[in-house]
Amino acid sequence: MSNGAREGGHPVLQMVDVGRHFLQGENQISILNGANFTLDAGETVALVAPSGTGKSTLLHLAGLLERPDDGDIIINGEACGHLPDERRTAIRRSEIGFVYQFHHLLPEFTALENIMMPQLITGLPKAEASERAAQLLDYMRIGHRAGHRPSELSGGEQQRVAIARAVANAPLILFADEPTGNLDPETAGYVFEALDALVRESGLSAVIATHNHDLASLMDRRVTLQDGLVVELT
Ligand SMILES: Nc1ncnc2c1ncn2[C@@H]1O[C@H](COP(=O)(O)OP(=O)(O)OP(=O)(O)O)[C@@H](O)[C@H]1O
Repeated sequence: MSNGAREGGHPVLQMVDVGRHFLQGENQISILNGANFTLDAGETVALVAPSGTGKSTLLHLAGLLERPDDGDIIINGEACGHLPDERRTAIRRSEIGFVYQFHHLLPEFTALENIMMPQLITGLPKAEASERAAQLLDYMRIGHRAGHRPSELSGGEQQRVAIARAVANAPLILFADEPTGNLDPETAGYVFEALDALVRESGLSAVIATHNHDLASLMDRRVTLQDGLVVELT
């Protein structure tokens, strides 16, 4: 599952003085306010913070799904905050994988096809995309479910397909927003462990938001959000 040319040590993500502010009624609330965060190549970080403090906001900014109001997001040395949409999309497709709390799989396609999709979008031939998708399904121990649609899969299986899809293009960074938040504790445990193993064997860097402290303890570092800042947990 190696993704080849990814070396350890240098920062793959830098959030520099990032601000994100929302209007709620008459008031402006600052969810992030001068937040700084660095993720090194090959490093895994758990983002553990109470509901509503801004975990999704941070992941959406870092994953180039939204733009910061202040500061910048630097992916592998390239400042992305003010890039045109097309360049941000290209970086997102090649460098970033995203897993959501609810799988967000395409309902009309099989597990295999869902994992092939991001590869086909980047121009990989169908046979290669299919082979990689099958390998990932085997790795996640659901090879026998390749031909099933999402509605025919259990919650744990759906999330394993979503994880496989997120890493299909061998991204530099994987972001996961409560990837096991919708699963019972036992299923959450094995899905999280499968995610952790895949990330480590691929040499990926990852930021994973979770409420679960046991699962967070599997990561290299833990951070939280406090008063609009990213704070290290000891
Ligand atoms: N587009 C928006 N407009 C206004 N307020 C927003 C917007 N997006 C997020 N917020 C607010 O920002 C705060 C943080 O939201 P966010 O979804 O990032 O929190 P979270 O920590 O991921 O929560 P949860 O664990 O419940 O998913 C919330 O109060 C939310 O209502």
